[in-house]
Amino acid sequence: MHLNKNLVFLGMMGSGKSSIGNLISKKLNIPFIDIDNLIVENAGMSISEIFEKKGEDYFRNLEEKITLKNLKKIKNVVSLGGGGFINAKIRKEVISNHFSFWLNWDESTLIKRIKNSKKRPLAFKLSDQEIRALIKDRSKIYSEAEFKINCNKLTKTEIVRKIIKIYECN
Ligand SMILES: Nc1ncnc2c1ncn2[C@@H]1O[C@H](COP(=O)(O)OP(=O)(O)OP(=O)(O)O)[C@@H](O)[C@H]1O
Ligand SMILES: O=C(O)C1=C[C@@H](O)[C@@H](O)[C@H](O)C1
Ligand SMILES: [Mg+2]
Repeated sequence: MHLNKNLVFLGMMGSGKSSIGNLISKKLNIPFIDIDNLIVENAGMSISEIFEKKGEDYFRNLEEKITLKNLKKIKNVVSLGGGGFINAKIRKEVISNHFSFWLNWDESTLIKRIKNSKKRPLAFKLSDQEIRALIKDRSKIYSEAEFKINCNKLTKTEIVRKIIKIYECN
């Protein structure tokens, strides 16, 4: 039964949480919440500016507060920030009360996407090798999600189809 659970998307920067979350929300006609966007709205500055001016700890505290608050809503599509599920409180809430989908990709695809973007302050200062290590460490935690979606070589439409099928069977 779907009851009132949220559909929560998690995974590395560039894994498609925002774009796939948005498409799923339209397809299922369920409201969409992008935590990164709410953080930007709340802080009145971009994520890069928050990291630069206030520091990562400030960002993580705000991320925890905004994420836990929004997970209280019912039946929404929620795209976490890339580090959201690494937070133990957020992870416990997501695993206990919601459907969770890890968008999993080969590291080479993720590195290409992360490198091409200026809006990901965490990745600015990391070498390819450090990003690889981050992906490896985080993947152990992301794997606690209820559903792992292997996205390699799939189009967005195919990924959306896969997710809807899982949702409809659960
Ligand atoms: N299946 C796909 N095939 C090709 N490109 C994709 C696919 N899914 C996502 N992308 C592209 O990858 C990029 C990153 O996607 P998106 O911004 O949705 O990721 P994200 O997980 O929300 O990242 P962040 O954590 O930084 O917010 C976008 O340019 C998006 O169009
Ligand atoms: O992976 C991360 O730690 C991050 C991912 C983005 O979604 C943003 O939440 C921010 O850039 C940090
Ligand atoms: Mg995003």
